[in-house]
Amino acid sequence: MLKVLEHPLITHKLTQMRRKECGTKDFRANLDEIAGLMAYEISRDLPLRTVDIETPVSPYTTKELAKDIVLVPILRAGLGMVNGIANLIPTVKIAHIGLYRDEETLEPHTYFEKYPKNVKDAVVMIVDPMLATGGSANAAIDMVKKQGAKNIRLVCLVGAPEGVKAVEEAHPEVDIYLAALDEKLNEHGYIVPGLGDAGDRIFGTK
Ligand SMILES: O=P(O)(O)OC[C@H]1O[C@H](OP(=O)(O)OP(=O)(O)O)[C@H](O)[C@@H]1O
Ligand SMILES: O=c1cc[nH]c(=O)[nH]1
Ligand SMILES: [Mg+2]
Repeated sequence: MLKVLEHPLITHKLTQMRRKECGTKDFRANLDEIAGLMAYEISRDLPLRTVDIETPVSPYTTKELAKDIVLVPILRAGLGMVNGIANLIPTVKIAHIGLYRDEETLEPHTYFEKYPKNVKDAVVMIVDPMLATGGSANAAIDMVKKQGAKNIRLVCLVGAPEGVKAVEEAHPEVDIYLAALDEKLNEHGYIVPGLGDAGDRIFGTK
């Protein structure tokens, strides 16, 4: 399933990020805020369990989140989406997957992996602002599957049709959430219109 989360606030904030004159501080702030707005939709179908509690007034049978949620940012740029989502989902645990895309071949290379204990039974949310060729997302999905993850969703800010297709073909059961589906990739594998290199814009490395 592909879901593009359309909302006027998401559209407005993404437009600010796309502007080439948007500086590092505003870029980070807008990404953080959009991730928070996306958290509501990406958590809509999380499983609940019944619990008996006591309010100050009476006993009450109610519900709370039933499963651990593991957020998996793909380093570096995925880090920019962590706080916005984690602030809203109280039970979240955070894994890290370090990948960089070779600028010539566009192939992803792994340089770091660290997981909490319960990946197998958790709802796993892989986050990365950019879904371009889909190579990095597919590599990250393969990595969490090796940890036993079964319930996986991919949450990106901007996607290219090529990347969506690649993930749908390799991992048809993974739900994909985007804030925008852009037009295409250019000859360098960058999303058009996109927003440039997300990692460099978040961390000021160019
Ligand atoms: O869909 P793909 O073609 O794999 O491209 C997308 C990947 O490229 C970017 O990371 P990059 O390699 O620039 O690393 P960085 O986050 O450290 O900048 C981006 O954050 C994704 O991880
Ligand atoms: O447009 C793109 C493609 C890959 N990675 C980015 O950061 N931006
Ligand atoms: Mg980058």
